[in-house]
Amino acid sequence: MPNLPLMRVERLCKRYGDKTVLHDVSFTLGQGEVKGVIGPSGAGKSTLARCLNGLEAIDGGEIWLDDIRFGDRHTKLDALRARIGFVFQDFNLFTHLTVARNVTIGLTKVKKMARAEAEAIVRRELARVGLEDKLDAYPAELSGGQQQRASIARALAMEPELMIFDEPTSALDPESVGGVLRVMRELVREGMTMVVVSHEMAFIEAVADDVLFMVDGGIHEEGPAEQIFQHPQGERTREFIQGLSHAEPDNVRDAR
Ligand SMILES: Nc1ncnc2c1ncn2[C@@H]1O[C@H](COP(=O)(O)OP(=O)(O)OP(=O)(O)O)[C@@H](O)[C@H]1O
Repeated sequence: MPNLPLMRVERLCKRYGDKTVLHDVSFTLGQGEVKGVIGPSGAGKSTLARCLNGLEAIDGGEIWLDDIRFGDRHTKLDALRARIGFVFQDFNLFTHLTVARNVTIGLTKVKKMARAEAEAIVRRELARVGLEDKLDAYPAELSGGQQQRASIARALAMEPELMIFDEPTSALDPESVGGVLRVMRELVREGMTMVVVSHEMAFIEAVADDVLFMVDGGIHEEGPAEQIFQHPQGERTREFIQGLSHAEPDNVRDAR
C-alpha cells in the first residue's frame, strides 16, 4: 500500500503557445504506489508524463520530488532525472549503439561508473527483461517488444526511485505487448513506484492503486480503478478512453 509521498504535483499548468494543455493538475504519488493515467486521445496524458520528468518546462504550479522542487534555480535537472526512469512510446534507443551500450551509457556518462562495473549491471538488467542473449545486437535487429524491454532495462540500470511509462505498448504489435506488460507487472510486484500512461485498460485495472482519468487537460476523476471503471458508466468510460466510442459517458458530459 502507498505510504510516504514521493512526488507531489500542485496546480500544474502547461501551455503550448496560447493553447492550454494541462490546467490545475494536482495529485500525490506515494512511495510504492502505481498510478494509472488514462483518458481519451489529446487529454494531455503524455504531456503530463513528460512534465513529471522535466522533459517539458511547466508554465504554472509546482512539482516536487521529496523535498526538491522542479525548476528551482538550485535544482540540477540531471540529478533529478537520474532518480526517475522514463520509458517512451517509441523506445528512444540509440540506433547506432548495441543494446549493451544503450544500457551502459547512462551509467558511464551520468553516474560516471567504471565500464566493468557498468557491464555487470547491464547483464543483470537485460536478464531481468529476458534479453540476456541480445547484448551485442543493434536495436534494428530486435522486435518492437524487445526494443521496449531494452529501454526498460536502460531505465532500470540507473536504479530509479520512480518509473514513468508513457504509453509503452502503443507502438507494438499485439504479440509483443504481453512481454512488455509482464516485465511491468514484475516491477509492480517488486514494489516499484510507477506512473503508467496507457490505453491498456485491463492492465491499468489490474495493477494501479489509483487512477487519474484525464479529460481536456484536467483530472476529471481520481480514485481506485474499481471506482473509475465499475460504476454504471464503466463500460462507456472504457470505450471512450480507448477511442472505440466518441460518445462521452454521462459523467464526462455533465462535467462540462
Ligand atoms: N509539442 C507540442 N506542441 C504543440 N501542441 C502539443 C505538443 N505536444 C502536445 N500538444 C497538444 O497537447 C494536447 C495534449 O497532447 P498529449 O499528447 O499530451 O495527449 P494524450 O492524452 O497523451 O493523447 P494520446 O492518447 O493521443 O497520446 C494535444 O492537443 C496535442 O495536440
